[in-house]
Amino acid sequence: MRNNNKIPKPVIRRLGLYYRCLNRLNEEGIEFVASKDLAARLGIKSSQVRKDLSYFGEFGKRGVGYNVEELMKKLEGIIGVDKYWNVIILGAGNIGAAIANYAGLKKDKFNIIGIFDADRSKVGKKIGKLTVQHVSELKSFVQKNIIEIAVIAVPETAAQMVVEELETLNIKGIVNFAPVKLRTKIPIEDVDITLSFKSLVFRIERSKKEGN
Ligand SMILES: NC(=O)c1ccc[n+]([C@@H]2O[C@H](COP(=O)([O-])OP(=O)(O)OC[C@H]3O[C@@H](n4cnc5c(N)ncnc54)[C@H](O)[C@@H]3O)[C@@H](O)[C@H]2O)c1
Repeated sequence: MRNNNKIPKPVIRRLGLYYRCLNRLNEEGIEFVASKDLAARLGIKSSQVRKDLSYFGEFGKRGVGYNVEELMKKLEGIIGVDKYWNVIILGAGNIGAAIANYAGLKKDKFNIIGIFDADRSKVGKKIGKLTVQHVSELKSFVQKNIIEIAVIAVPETAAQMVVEELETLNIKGIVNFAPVKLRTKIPIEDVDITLSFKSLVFRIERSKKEGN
């Protein structure tokens, strides 16, 4: 198995897709899957699937394909979802509330255990099972709980300040919804919805030019 640091980011992203797809197959009671079927479900080439998985050793058997449950377990270990991750959310607005209410995260072992806001009028409100806490409670909450991941769902103007606070609290990774490039040493994943729209528009325009 190669060093995980050398694995390209797109491969890591696809591992999450493989994992989700394998979960579905497992729920459907399917025991084995060929790389071409996995690829077809995800709309990618089967050579890509084989290449991606080869980063982590030999998984499949010629003619039989991959054992769904076995591959799922191995991917769990590689992606890091073989354990529960505690997550906090900064910003209890539209996005913060939507993330807190999203049951899919819990299913994938991302446990949202706290949501914080700077607006005192939101403090004490219930979002799902969580109660909004004031940001001044953040430090003591992080000290009392093992929290590795934070979601930034605050306005763009507040995001850099929030990330700096998260650095002091030793948070290990961030999912950032604010549409701004944040300066931080913490691994950060930006979720940029407008970027998806722009890239879609680019593809629509290109296919129009190609006459499809
Ligand atoms: N709503 C969307 O569809 C959408 C889509 C893509 C990206 N975004 C981005 O996500 C972020 C959140 O969007 P939203 O629609 O949820 O905004 P929102 O205004 O509904 O919520 C933001 C919340 O952050 C709180 N806040 C402000 N400063 C804070 C701080 N220092 N610490 C903690 N909380 C603080 C505010 O009180 C507010 O409750 C924004 O940066 C926005 O640009 C939103």
